[in-house]
Amino acid sequence: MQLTLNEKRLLLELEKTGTTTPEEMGSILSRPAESVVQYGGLLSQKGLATVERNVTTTLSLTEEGSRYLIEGLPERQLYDSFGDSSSIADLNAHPHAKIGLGWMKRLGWVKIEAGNVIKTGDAAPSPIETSLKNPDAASSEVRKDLLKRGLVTEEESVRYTITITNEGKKLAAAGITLIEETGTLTADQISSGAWKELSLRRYDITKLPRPVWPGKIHPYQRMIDEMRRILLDMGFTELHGSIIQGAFWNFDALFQPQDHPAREMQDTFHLAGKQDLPGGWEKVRDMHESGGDTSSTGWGGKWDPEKAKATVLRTHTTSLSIQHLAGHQNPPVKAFCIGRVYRREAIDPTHLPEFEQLEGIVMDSNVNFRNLLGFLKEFYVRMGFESVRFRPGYFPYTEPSVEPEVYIEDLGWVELGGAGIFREEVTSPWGINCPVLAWGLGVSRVAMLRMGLTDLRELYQSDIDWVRRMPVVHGGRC
Ligand SMILES: N[C@@H](Cc1ccccc1)C(=O)O
Repeated sequence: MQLTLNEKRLLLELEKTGTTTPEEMGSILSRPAESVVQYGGLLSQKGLATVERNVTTTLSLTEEGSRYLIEGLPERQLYDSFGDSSSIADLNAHPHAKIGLGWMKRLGWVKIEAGNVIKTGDAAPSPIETSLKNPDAASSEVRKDLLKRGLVTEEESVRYTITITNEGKKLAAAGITLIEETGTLTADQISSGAWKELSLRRYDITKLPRPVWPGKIHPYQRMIDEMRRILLDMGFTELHGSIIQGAFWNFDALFQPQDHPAREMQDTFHLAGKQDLPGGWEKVRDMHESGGDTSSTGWGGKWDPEKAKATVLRTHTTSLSIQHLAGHQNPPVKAFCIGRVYRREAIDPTHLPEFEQLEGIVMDSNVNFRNLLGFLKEFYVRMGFESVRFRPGYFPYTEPSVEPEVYIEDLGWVELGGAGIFREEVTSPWGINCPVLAWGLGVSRVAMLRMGLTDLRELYQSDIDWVRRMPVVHGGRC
């Protein structure tokens, strides 16, 4: 049987004492107690010792608990502050009136009659009071009260005992020679050949080491970075913008009528501030009212500039796309934005009031619908979704409009966002004459699918074990 030097030393000591604790043995062997547990574990695998693990919980007083140990619990302080009886109104002046009165009643120290607190004459120390002196002796019920009142904290401690087995005794009695072992070779020992003379410590290479959890980027952030990388590789530039947007950019400039349901209170987070309209807003007004210089008839009716000055938390990143276009009327434009958007959704496993969108636009003189589908398909394939298809869709600002879907094993076709070609009503107020391909994709949806999550909330309030175990894989599936 092969034993390491440390196992041998532990076994020889155990032969003398029979049973030991890692702490005791640690000081004899000049090793940390933790290492002794490990050596004990190795001996037990070979049947030479047993390691027993005992978990005990100990209670210790919190700062508040220690204070009350000296000053008395609130109910005791309150009790001592008055004679045989007191009006509730007078007692209320005491700093501990609130908790104190409740407990005095519960313990039967006082009764309340006609607005007066009257002592019953029996105010023997309560179990909680006595337990403050020695919390570990408290019954499980009192323990619960102590914890609930924040008077104690619970601490788990693990204690090990290591005991030699008969087999171990036999081996020790047969004699064990202690030879210094080398665990790590130096460069000198290797080049001089001295290693040949050394007694090398054996390693069991089939044993997995204890896992280490180094700091790493959150899986969701990593996926967002991957999307950003893909779009930069495809020649797009990135846009950034405020999460607070004027209704003008979020809705009006996108030809969403002012009475559109999406603008109602229940769908959008409306803010108190107002935002001035940008230069050129009159063209947007004309477009809504009559279709401006185009063949469109617009929505008709009166367009209210005050409504457009309202501010909202952006409901989609399309508000940034149109703003960018308004300042860049000449082709080519190829831009994207990954950002958080806000909607008044009831929270459930697939809906949150804030989530991320990936927005993209391509403006050029000869781009067309087939190019749009090609861009989207290419993006999803690079994200690891092989099967992509498109369903007709509707958005007030695009024509034609589609909803891209990807195929997921066990789920079928899953819709992942919207896309289309901006309508003339959207582009012409800014003097844009070429087609603009546009899309807005749900990023958190993609993340859920890729990471196999069933609840969106897991992306934002991650379970630490899940975060630790998520592998770091570049360019492929997480
Ligand atoms: N803004 C749309 C997506 C979209 C963007 C651009 C063009 C068409 C659709 C949404 O939030 O769902």
